Amino acid sequence: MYENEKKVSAMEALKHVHSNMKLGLGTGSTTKYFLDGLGELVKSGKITGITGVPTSLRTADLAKSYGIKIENNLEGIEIDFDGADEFDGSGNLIKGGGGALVREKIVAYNSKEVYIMADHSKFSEKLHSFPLPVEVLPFMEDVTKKNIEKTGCKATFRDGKNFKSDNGNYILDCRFDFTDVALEKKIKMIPGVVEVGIFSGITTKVFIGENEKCRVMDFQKS
Ligand SMILES: O=C[C@H](O)[C@H](O)[C@H](O)COP(=O)(O)O
Repeated sequence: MYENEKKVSAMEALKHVHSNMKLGLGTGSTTKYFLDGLGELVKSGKITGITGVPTSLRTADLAKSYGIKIENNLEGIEIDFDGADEFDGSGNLIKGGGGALVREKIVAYNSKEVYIMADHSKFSEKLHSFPLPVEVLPFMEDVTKKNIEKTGCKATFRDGKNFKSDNGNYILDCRFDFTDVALEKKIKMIPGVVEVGIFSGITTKVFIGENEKCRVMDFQKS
């Protein structure tokens, strides 16, 4: 869906990359357009000296296939480039549709700038349409699920517990009527919860594909 808009947003974001930068590399289909574009620039020698910190095993593999140097070291990341499942007008995000939320949040938190690329359909006035992904430890996970549901949602194990993240954990998709960003801290307090897919106060730009054009929203990292 909206593949061209994903590509348009990724190509606009890519304009901010120049030689010798250290980048956070997100996960997902929109980020793949970014990585494909970056890969072409690296392969052709138009951009050199890029180091990437990947947010998933599949992103690491893709980046390596393009000859991009990979490093698991968070120091000095200038810009993290990633996608989102939903975003609002304040730059708050829901992430984790691909199950990479833990590593994505670590990399985003430790990057100077966080640039999000998305097609226009991901925008909501209030976060509500995408079920909130929550990563939980595979230990007494049914109890963790019940405790999360007490915060006001219906939770489902992704793919009936057949899906495991790169960290070997389960993902619960939690359907709230409205995903208040205050839920991030509330859910994170529940024992067994590894990470919550609410990214708040972390985004510095959102590149939004709108037909053939890209609109950019700017925010301050808090
Ligand atoms: O875990 C996956 C990530 O949070 C993705 O960035 C998010 O799901 C958006 O992916 P896509 O660009 O494929 O819609």
